[in-house]
Order: sequence, then C-alpha cells, then structure tokens
Amino acid sequence: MTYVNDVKVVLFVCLENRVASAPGKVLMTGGYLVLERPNAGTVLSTNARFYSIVKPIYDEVKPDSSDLACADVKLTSPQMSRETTYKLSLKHLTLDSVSQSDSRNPFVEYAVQYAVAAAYSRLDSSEKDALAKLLLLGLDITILGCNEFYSYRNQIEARGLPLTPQSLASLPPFTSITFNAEESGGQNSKPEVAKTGLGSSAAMTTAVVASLLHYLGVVNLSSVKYNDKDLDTVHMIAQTAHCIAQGKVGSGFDVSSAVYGSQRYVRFSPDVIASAQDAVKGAPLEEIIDGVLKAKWDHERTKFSLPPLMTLLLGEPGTGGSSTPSMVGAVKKWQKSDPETSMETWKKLSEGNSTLEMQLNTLSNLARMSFDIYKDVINNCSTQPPEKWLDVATEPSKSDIVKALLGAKDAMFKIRHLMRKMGEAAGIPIEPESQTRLLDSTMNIEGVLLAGVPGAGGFDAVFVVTLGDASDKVIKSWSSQNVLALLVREDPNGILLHNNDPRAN
Ligand SMILES: Nc1ncnc2c1ncn2[C@@H]1O[C@H](COP(=O)(O)OP(=O)(O)OP(=O)(O)O)[C@@H](O)[C@H]1O
Ligand SMILES: C[C@@](O)(CCOP(=O)(O)O)CC(=O)O
Repeated sequence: MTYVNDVKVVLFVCLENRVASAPGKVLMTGGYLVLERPNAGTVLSTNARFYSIVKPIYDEVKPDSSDLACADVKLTSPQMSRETTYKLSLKHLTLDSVSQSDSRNPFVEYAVQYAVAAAYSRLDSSEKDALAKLLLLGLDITILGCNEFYSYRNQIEARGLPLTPQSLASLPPFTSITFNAEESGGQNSKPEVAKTGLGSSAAMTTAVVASLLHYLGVVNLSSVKYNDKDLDTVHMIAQTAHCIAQGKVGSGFDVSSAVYGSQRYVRFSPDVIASAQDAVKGAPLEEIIDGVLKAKWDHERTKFSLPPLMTLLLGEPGTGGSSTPSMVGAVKKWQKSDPETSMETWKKLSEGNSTLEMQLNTLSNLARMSFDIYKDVINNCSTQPPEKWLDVATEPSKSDIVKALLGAKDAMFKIRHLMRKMGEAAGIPIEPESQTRLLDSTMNIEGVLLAGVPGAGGFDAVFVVTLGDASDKVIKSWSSQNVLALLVREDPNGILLHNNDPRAN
C-alpha cells in the first residue's frame, strides 16, 4: 500500500485486516546439514499457527499529550496470562518496558522495533509524519498460539483422559499453556513452556512482523502470491529479529517456512544480518534495518510439499524434548575433531536427503499426470505391508508409482541409519534407542511410508507420513504405546491475513 497523508485513511484501509498468522514447521530432511550452504532441507509447514492481532490503543492522538516523542505499546499474551506495556521512542526506536512484571518477550520486542524501523526506512519525510501519528495511537498487540505448539500430555493424564487426539481436540482453542514443573520450581529460573517443537518463536516473530508491517502500510498482504516482494520484506525483518532475539544464527528454515510455507530450503549467508548484530552495539536502527533490507539475501527456496493422499502425523513420546543448540554444538565439535568421517557421513546423508526429495517429487508428478491411477495405487498400498506393495504394480504406470514409494522408503531408512551414526559419533542421541524402537514398529504398520525424527532429532515428537487412510492405524498403535498423536498436519501455506480475531471463529 502506498502511504496516504491522512492517518485516518490509513486506518480505514488497515483495520479490516489487522490479524496475520504464520505456521509452525517440521524439518523432514536436512537436520544439521542445512546449517551449511549449499545443503538443502525439506520443511513442511503445518496447520499450527501463531496469530498476531494489531490495533490502536486510542481512538485519537491526545491533543494535550505531553509525550509526543513516545508511543505506547501493549503486548498481551492471554495464554500465558501476561500483559506488558512499553514506551516506544519515535526518535531512537527503543522499546522500554513500563510494566511491573519482569516477563520479557525478546522475539516480539525485536519484531516491533525492527518492523517500525523498516516502516521509517521505507517512507519519505511527509509519510513519516503520518506514520508517527499512527504510532501515537498506540500499538495493541495480542499473540495467540494454536494448542498444537504446546504439550498438553500432563493435563490429559491428570484428567484421566485417554492419550488420543480426541482428548486433545476436546481442549478449547488457545488453551492456557502448561509450564514445565521442574523449571517453575527451579531457583531464579522463569517457567519454561512445555512445547512440541514446531518452532514457536519463528512462527510468533513472523506473525508479529507480518501484522505490523501490514498495519503500518509497509506491505500489503491482502493479495500475496508465492513470490511476492512483500513477503520477502516480511522475511528479511522476521529473520533478523529472530536471530537477534535468539542470540544465534540458525539455518533459518523455520522463519522461511513461517513466511512462505512448505519448501525446499537452502540457508542465507550469515553475513546478511551482520549489520543488525552491530545495531545491538548501538548503531542507529533505521539505518541498520535499511541495510538489512538492501543486503544480498541469498537463501534459496523451491516449491516442495507432500504428494497428494499422504498425511503427516506427529507423535509425542512423552520423553521430554531436547535442546537443539547443545546438539548442534556437539555435531560441530565432532566435525572439527574428525573432518574425514564427518564429511563422508554428511556426503552420504546429503545423497539420502536428495533421493527422498526426488522420489516425493516424482510421486507428485505422477499424481498430476494421472490422478486416478495414482489414487488407486496409494489406496491399495495403504492397506498392505510394504513387502506386498509390488503386488499392486499390475501395469507399468502403477509400477512407476510403487517404485517411487519403495525408493522413498529406502531413502528414509538410509537417512535414519546415517543420523544414528552421526549421533553416536558426536556423542548425542539424535535418534535415541527409544525413538528407534518406536520408529521401527511404526514403519511396520500397513500404509506407513516414512517415519523419522524431525529437525535436530532427540526426544522431541517423531514424524510419520502415511498413505491414504492408514493414519488411523498409526494413531491406535501409538496410543497403546503411550505415544500421543498430535493434531498437527501439513498445511503448505505460509503467512495468512485474517479479517477476524481467531477466538471469534
Ligand atoms: N502464546 C505465546 N505468547 C507469547 N509468547 C509465547 C507464546 N508461546 C511461546 N511463547 C514464547 O516463545 C518463545 C519460544 O521460544 P523457544 O526458544 O522456547 O522456542 P523455539 O526454539 O522456537 O522452539 P520449538 O522449535 O521447540 O518450538 C519463548 O520465549 C516463549 O515464552
Ligand atoms: C539442527 C538444525 O539443522 C535443525 C533444528 O531443527 P528443530 O529446531 O529441531 O526442528 C538447526 C537449524 O537448522 O537451525
């Protein structure tokens, strides 16, 4: 949207759509490798979304306002029963908390500062006056995360409910979050959210940046197309805010999928955000963000999502999750200490990842070419163990599909074997024995195509891809093994704009 001189016109345009959302992710292949260019990761975005609702706090700028240099910002997180208020300096773009509570949300704080700085850097001086007026009405930001981001296992067990997706579905949307008991009892430590590992910080940061940039008129997200420049702007700001808030530069697949949806991703060169790292040391924010927006972002993303009639399932084994940064540290240490073996393992892993990606792309193409034959094969294989899948291949067109299915399955076995090997060499449980047992038994269920540990692996939820209606069998089997099937599914969409508060739906 081009900025209009009268702030009321801007508000009129923006109020309709002031809710943006961004999805959580599952990194199916490329864990660790995707940290280094040019290795790729395939990432599926999910139906779990973070919503950010932005509105003004006041109806009009108070004429007697003595403090025209600062805007009020209110950040509400109903699921955490938290409300924090800030003063945003319109001159320095600093954000100072004026709340009594010491609860901070660095992801959202950087998202607000950087989005406002992006607005200033993109506008000429007359437009900047209108922007200041809009900001002086205050920013009232509410953040909501879908239940799928959080673990409700304890609540389900405490209520004596069965460990099933139906029990999860009975929870009201945007239920209050459970904090990890051990942490809340710990000395001086803030309670840690019990989460499922879907990339809450990336989805939250992206939703806040998207809603703010749209509200401030920097981008127009009402008509997004896959390659839209506006999405690129959201991506650059969200990625920078996420890195700075996290204090580390990951591969960025989580922010990229939060913005653009399911994809094949190759990371950006870390020096594109070097200027923002300098900002922390005191350089003017507007200039820094201008630099970030003009930097040569060299990440690559290609269209990728699951072929039709395949379902992504996640199973929470209840073993408590793992810390990604410490696992990454151990793998890096191993790479340094044994460059030869590690390079060899990574080479083979990269081949396995490419094969799996290629087989899935082949299946998508075969489905496009002749959907009826594809549907027939998938439905038949969904009720058979894999050793019987070849029996389904009664004609050449069917046998191409079955070959690709078996090729995908084999590639997944190879990837798992190498991930285990990497874990053993690095001294960390990338695919711990308990997960191996669960994955092996799951792979034996009829109609299961793939099963593995997503992302960095460890004790987080495992993922499975099933054919046709086979997911019901997996859910039943998991329930009997004390594994909770989550309600998470693949949804290839990235950022979405909504007309209403999702709690009203
Ligand atoms: N509903 C919410 N409202 C506000 N803040 C939230 C909400 N849910 C989570 N958070 C905050 O988001 C941050 C999540 O960051 P954290 O580093 O724990 O996750 P992450 O690395 O993205 O995790 P994962 O990939 O495991 O989901 C935490 O600071 C947490 O307090
Ligand atoms: C290990 C790593 O490659 C993947 C981490 O994925 P997850 O947070 O475990 O989903 C790290 C990264 O890509 O930033």
